[in-house]
Amino acid sequence: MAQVYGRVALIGLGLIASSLFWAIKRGGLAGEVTGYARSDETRATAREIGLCDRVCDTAAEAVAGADLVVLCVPVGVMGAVAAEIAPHLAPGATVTDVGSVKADVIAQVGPHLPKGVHFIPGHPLAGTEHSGPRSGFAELFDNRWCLLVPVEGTDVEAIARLRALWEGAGAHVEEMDAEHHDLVLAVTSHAPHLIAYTMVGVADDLRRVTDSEVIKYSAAGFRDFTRIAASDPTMWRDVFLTNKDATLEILGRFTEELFALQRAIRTGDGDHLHAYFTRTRAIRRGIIEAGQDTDAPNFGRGGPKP
Ligand SMILES: NC(=O)C1=CN([C@@H]2O[C@H](COP(=O)(O)OP(=O)(O)OC[C@H]3O[C@@H](n4cnc5c(N)ncnc54)[C@H](O)[C@@H]3O)[C@@H](O)[C@H]2O)C=CC1
Ligand SMILES: O=C(O)C(=O)Cc1ccc(O)cc1
Repeated sequence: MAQVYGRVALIGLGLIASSLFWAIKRGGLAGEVTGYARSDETRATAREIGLCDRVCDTAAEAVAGADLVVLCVPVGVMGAVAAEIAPHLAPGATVTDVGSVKADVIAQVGPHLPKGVHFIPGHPLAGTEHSGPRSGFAELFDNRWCLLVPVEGTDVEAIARLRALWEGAGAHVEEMDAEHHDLVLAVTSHAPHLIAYTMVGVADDLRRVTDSEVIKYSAAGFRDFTRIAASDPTMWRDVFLTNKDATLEILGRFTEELFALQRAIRTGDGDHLHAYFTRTRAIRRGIIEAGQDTDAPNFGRGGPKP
């Protein structure tokens, strides 16, 4: 695959940055990849495992001369990192991020960036419950969505180049505005994570059960909850604090529906429960029939367009 950028700088060397690095190497998508992480320990690990062509001791050094800078830090510190790198960015460079929340990140980062630098926020919809520099792998973005959230008036060539990088890394790219992104992600990712955290917390409160039966006999549902609830606490704290309005809106609706189902169980209203579950089953089947199940074997490979 052809090189897309001469030099790429990755700031924050965790799951997403390390996966992107390995995907860039797999595809030959950049001439050189520099990296910077705040902690000595992370930088030492990165050097040990060959993560990045050059690991730098400062963010300034990492971004100097970079054509693309990718902010891969928790969403709560995007603004502080942008302020740190801003004076050292090359004119004409593109700055992007991989944060799970977009409107708040745009508000944090945008004001720090000098004129002549293209800011194109992004979000790969791919991850795991693992974090840190050792957790990445080249295939993470294969057949997954990556959403780009360019602000109005952004240079179209800069967008096309960033799109080519993500496509080279295996992703399907789509553009979306920030508010819509944050609402969609509140429904599909942020609220579900909070529900998983809560469910695992509830099971833990019933300690007599967790110690033995819950783990031993847990079927897929609870196992998935425990996997999701093992995700990085800093990352998820920041997600909820920065996508507050959309998450609260969805959780409000969730609570109302949950109360209605609770009432149906208490009053023995089987028709209500059956009708509800029939509706939700049709949604899942609709996703599969529309070819939108990214786990399906033919997703993005000549099947229905993702
Ligand atoms: N984990 C996931 O499944 C996904 C995460 N994201 C987003 O990607 C971003 C990174 O997440 P992960 O790679 O999972 O996190 P991670 O916890 O694996 O890595 C974050 C890295 O940022 C570094 N860091 C933290 N504060 C810093 C600072 N002030 N300056 C420099 N480095 C700093 C940490 O030391 C660590 O190396 C987050 O914004 C997250 O919302 C997006 C998609 C999926
Ligand atoms: O591991 C999982 O199930 C995920 O949901 C991964 C994930 C986490 C955060 C994102 O912003 C995007 C994807």
